[in-house]
Amino acid sequence: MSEDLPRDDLVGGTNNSERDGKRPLKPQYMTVGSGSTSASAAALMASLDNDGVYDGSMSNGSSSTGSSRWNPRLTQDRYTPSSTPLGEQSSATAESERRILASHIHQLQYNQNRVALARAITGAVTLLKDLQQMNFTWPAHYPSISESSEQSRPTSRPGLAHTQSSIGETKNIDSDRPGGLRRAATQLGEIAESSSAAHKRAEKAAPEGLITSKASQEFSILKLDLKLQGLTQSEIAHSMDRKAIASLLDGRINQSVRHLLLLRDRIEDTSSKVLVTGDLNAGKSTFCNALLRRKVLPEDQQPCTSIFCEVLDARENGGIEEVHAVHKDVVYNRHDESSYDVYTLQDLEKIVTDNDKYNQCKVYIKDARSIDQSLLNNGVVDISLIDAPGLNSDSLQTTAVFARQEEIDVVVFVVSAANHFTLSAKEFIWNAAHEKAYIFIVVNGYDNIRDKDRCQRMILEQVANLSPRTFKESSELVHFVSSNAIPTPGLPPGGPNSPGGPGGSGSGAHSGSDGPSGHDDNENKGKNDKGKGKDKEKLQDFEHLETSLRRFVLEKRARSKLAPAKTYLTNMLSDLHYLATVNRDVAQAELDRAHEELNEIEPAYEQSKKASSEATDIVDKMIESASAETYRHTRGKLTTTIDQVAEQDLGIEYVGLLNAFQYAEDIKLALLNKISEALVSCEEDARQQTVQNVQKINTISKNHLGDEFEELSFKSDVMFSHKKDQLARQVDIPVEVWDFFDFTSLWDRQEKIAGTGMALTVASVVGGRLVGGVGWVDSAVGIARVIGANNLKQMIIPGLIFSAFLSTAYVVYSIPYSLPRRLSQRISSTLFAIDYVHKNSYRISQKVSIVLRVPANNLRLGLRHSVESLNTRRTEALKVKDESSVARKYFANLVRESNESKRSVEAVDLEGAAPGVGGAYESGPMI
Ligand SMILES: Nc1nc2c(ncn2[C@@H]2O[C@H](COP(=O)(O)OP(=O)(O)OP(=O)(O)O)[C@@H](O)[C@H]2O)c(=O)[nH]1
Repeated sequence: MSEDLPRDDLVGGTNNSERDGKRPLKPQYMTVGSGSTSASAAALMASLDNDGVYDGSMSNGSSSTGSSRWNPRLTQDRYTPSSTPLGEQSSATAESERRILASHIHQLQYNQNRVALARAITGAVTLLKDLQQMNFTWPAHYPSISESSEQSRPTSRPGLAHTQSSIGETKNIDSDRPGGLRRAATQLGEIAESSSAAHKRAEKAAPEGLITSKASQEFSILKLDLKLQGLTQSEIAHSMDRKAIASLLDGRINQSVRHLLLLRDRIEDTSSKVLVTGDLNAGKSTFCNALLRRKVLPEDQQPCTSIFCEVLDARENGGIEEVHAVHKDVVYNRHDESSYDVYTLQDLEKIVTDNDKYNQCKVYIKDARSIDQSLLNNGVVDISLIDAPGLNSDSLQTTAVFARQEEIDVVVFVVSAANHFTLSAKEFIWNAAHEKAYIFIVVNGYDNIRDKDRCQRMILEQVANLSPRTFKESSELVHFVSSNAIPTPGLPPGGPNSPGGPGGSGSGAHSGSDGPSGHDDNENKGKNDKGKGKDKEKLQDFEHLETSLRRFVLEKRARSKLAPAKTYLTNMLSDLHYLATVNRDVAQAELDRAHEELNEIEPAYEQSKKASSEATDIVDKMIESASAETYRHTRGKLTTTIDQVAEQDLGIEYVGLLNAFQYAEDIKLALLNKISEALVSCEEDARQQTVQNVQKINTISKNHLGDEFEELSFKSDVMFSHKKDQLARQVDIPVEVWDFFDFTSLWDRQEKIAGTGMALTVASVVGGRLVGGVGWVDSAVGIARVIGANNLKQMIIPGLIFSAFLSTAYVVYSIPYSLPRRLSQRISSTLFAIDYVHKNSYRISQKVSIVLRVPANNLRLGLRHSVESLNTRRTEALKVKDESSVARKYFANLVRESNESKRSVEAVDLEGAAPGVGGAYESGPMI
């Protein structure tokens, strides 16, 4: 089909094929009648009407007046005849059909692209929201920009266009926009380094995630505004923690989602808005009126337009001409009268020039010109014309003009031929050019210029600097006109709907009731032929402008409306793809690191656990055995000492019976001292043993803990402390008389010598013999037999007295031998009664155990700490492993999905012309 139809201007009213004498191939359907619209064309139009494509846009005014909404059926393929028999139709009818058909195809193509982009936007929003979720659980790494990019950032016009359109954002992004290719891996703050040094550092930093060697690539949409005075981006990125950057990214994602949704709304809005802007008094209102061929908007030499006036086709308002002045801070809804006040067209001047109640108004007017000529009533799409306040009227209004950029499809910039581009004009075009590669420039007031060639040259030079693409197509996009030379009939005094009102003037220069100039038409009346010729020239220039503008608006609508979405999506998906690639790699690196770390930690952890329990066991056993050994040793030594203490040389001299008691006391103390000494000696042994064991534990600790080991100070001398007379106080046994008589030992001796237990009996019989010693008893028995019984009876009493004397003498004599034994026995039984040996053995062994537990506990704590720290590292590594594994999968998917999505967006061809629709600027990309 596209090959069948010539690529000429089919909408703008100029049939190049005819002009060239070639006959275009006709579609294969019959056309009947010779009216302005053929029946088949009408049928086609009707079907299109049903589809809602040309909703409210047809010339017969019978179409629906509702807002144009997208109908899914539009994208369905349907039969379109490839050629049409010529029949007997007039060339005018054929031309009309061809135009309509071309429009139809154009519209279909437009709708296909629009649906593809809307779907891509929905997909991109889902991707962004998923990324937001992931960014929440796994803070995304953000590659910071390279130094070279900062350095090379252009101070002039950026190379990469973007479509972030709110004013604040526009400015930020503009100033941050990268200039071109950057040297990879050269980070901020490293400008003085050699590139290899910089590269090494960047590579080293890469695993940390914030800076990667791929940082040469730039973000355009998801760029974070990391700016702090005196700090480079890289420094800021390093100084901020990953979570802070992730939260900045989260904010940026939110902005992007919002912008994408706005773009979707915009592409789904089938109408097109044309913003007419320019400097104060440049003739914007006059130009709009000239386009409408009606003096609708107020013109004045004084600055007059203070609010936005949107001129729409009255069919969108039920065919009624009126003004809806929209209340400030209210969203306009035609069906909600509380959102606006209704005025007549005559009131417009008052509303526009002086008001603080409204900031925009909707002007519904009828345009009765044919669809070939009218811009509003063009037969293809609903167009509205927005007359904006002068850019330099005040800063607030300029901001407002910027803010409206998002809903604008085409910008017509009116510049005064006399004043050229002012600063505010340049600033506006500069910024608008990011989103709209082409700007339609109207150089107005050309009639005022004497040296027209010079004016053209100068203006075009400025355009070349401001918008090179527009300059390239300047024959189509830059027009030198005199808007006031176009006849614009004034409003009828009786109101907009009264007879003699709008319409009917056509395109003739002098057909309007007001003459060629809307203001002082009388001045022009009666001018000579030369003057008339000039007016005709002006009109032709203006008609040429109109043709170009129609073409620009209608044919390039696809670009102007869809290109921002396509550009934004492409940039956003590129950013997403880049971010996903970086994060996939970072996640992979983290995963590898976690694996490596786990491979290292796991055996160390197990080893540490084993070593810890082994060392603890060894030390516990050591303490147990040291304690037991101490107990055994102490008990043995004390028992022996107590048992044998009487046998020792106590060093106390016996000085006689008179001092026997003192002697006994001294002996007692000496005995106790000996026992105490033995105890102290046991303690000393225990101390020595403890010192050795502490050293052993410290050696084990050092071996296990290495540098972590902190030796505790150990003061062995404070282990045991006693009061000297402690035992004497404990064993308080008073010396008794019986302590001096050691009957037990006497008895023992007798038994030893005579082998009988009758020692005392013998002593009583032969008392005298006792003096001589125990051996004498036997002799005495023998003597008794010799002497006879009677003699013995007489000797008994004196004998007994003598024996007693001898016994006493013997006892007194044996005190130094018997007293220590007797006292030691008593001490021993007292000590036994108080469980002295066990208690002290236990005390000393416990002390050993307690003292040894201090370094043992130190070792245990150190081991536990080292096991725990390994375990913490292990748990952390496991967590990182799990999280980065999930992140890697997610980002790998995102890499794929963003790439696929980007490719499908790139495949949306906004450049190619629809079949049969020619255009002047097909060659270059839109943005
Ligand atoms: N000589 C000449 N005068 C013009 C032309 N176009 C507009 N004017 C005059 O310039 C003055 C300003 O025109 P407007 O259309 O009100 O200008 P504007 O840009 O809409 O003004 P504001 O909305 O207030 O910024 C009026 O007196 C117009 O008659 C032109 O092409 N040639």
